[in-house]
Amino acid sequence: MSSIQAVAESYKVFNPRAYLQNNYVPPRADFSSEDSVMCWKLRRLHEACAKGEIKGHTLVDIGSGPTIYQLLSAFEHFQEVIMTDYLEINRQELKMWLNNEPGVFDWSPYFEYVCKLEGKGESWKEKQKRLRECVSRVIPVDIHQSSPLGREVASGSIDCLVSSFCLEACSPSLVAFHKALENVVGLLKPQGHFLWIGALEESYYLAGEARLSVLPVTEDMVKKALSKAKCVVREFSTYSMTPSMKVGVDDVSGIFFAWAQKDAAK
Ligand SMILES: C[S@@+](CC[C@H](N)C(=O)[O-])C[C@H]1O[C@@H](n2cnc3c(N)ncnc32)[C@H](O)[C@@H]1O
Ligand SMILES: O=S(=O)(c1ccc2c(c1)CN[C@@H](CF)C2)N1CCSCC1
Repeated sequence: MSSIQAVAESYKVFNPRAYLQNNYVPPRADFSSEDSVMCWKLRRLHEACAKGEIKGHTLVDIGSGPTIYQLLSAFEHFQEVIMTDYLEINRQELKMWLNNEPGVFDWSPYFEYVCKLEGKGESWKEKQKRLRECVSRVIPVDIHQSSPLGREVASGSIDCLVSSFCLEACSPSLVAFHKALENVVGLLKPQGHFLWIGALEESYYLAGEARLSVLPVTEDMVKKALSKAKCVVREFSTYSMTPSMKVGVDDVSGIFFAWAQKDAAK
């Protein structure tokens, strides 16, 4: 079995509900303080999108998992959003949320916070309705394939990518991480935008019965990977976890936010 096959094997017991509970339910997902990591992530995404440069027709979220928070600012600037994940169980979770089925995860605190940041006085329910209308497809993705979305989405056709906690969480080596980034960036048009959130120096995380290995990456490793993938870094910032945030579901040390732009075609 190859190391990439071993990663795929480890994801077979990934539990979306346990993953959501570990990372996205208050109080660990804290909105009571502007200094919390969740507010920091959503503010970074809001501020990058508020500059007005990140816009176009199609936005693709790479490795969505069972979450939608990563799209709450960017989706407003695109006509079509495509969500993706490697696991059918995560794609099903997303489709249930998009269809507003009973028992789906409550993302309202996230919508409320982003509406507050946007300051338009819009109700969070209106924004939620628009996101549900904007997502056209939820499709399979494998970042270790040269065409990560297969025939569904052609290389070089996408205006903007979003990805959060995916590449480092399913790359068994730095070589695989670099190749996965090149595969993903290959989906972008020249000068297309990449909004990337990831874990710093994390080696594992839990999702129910699953214990997933993570490639521990540093800020410098991420920046070098972006440069190797011919992306220009527009913004790069990091957030350091406090000891109280380490509760055993992972060993993450910090979070990075990168806004990068693919080189113009040579
Ligand atoms: C830590 S979760 C990130 C979920 C979500 N984006 C977030 O911000 O919480 C990592 C995701 O990567 C997905 N994944 C695993 N192997 C993958 C692969 N080969 N290609 C793309 N995604 C993969 C998993 O199914 C999982 O949803
Ligand atoms: O937003 S987070 O920084 C976050 C959110 C998601 C994840 C991690 C961290 C780290 N492990 C990742 C596994 F890939 C998933 N956060 C961590 C502190 S409590 C609220 C959630």
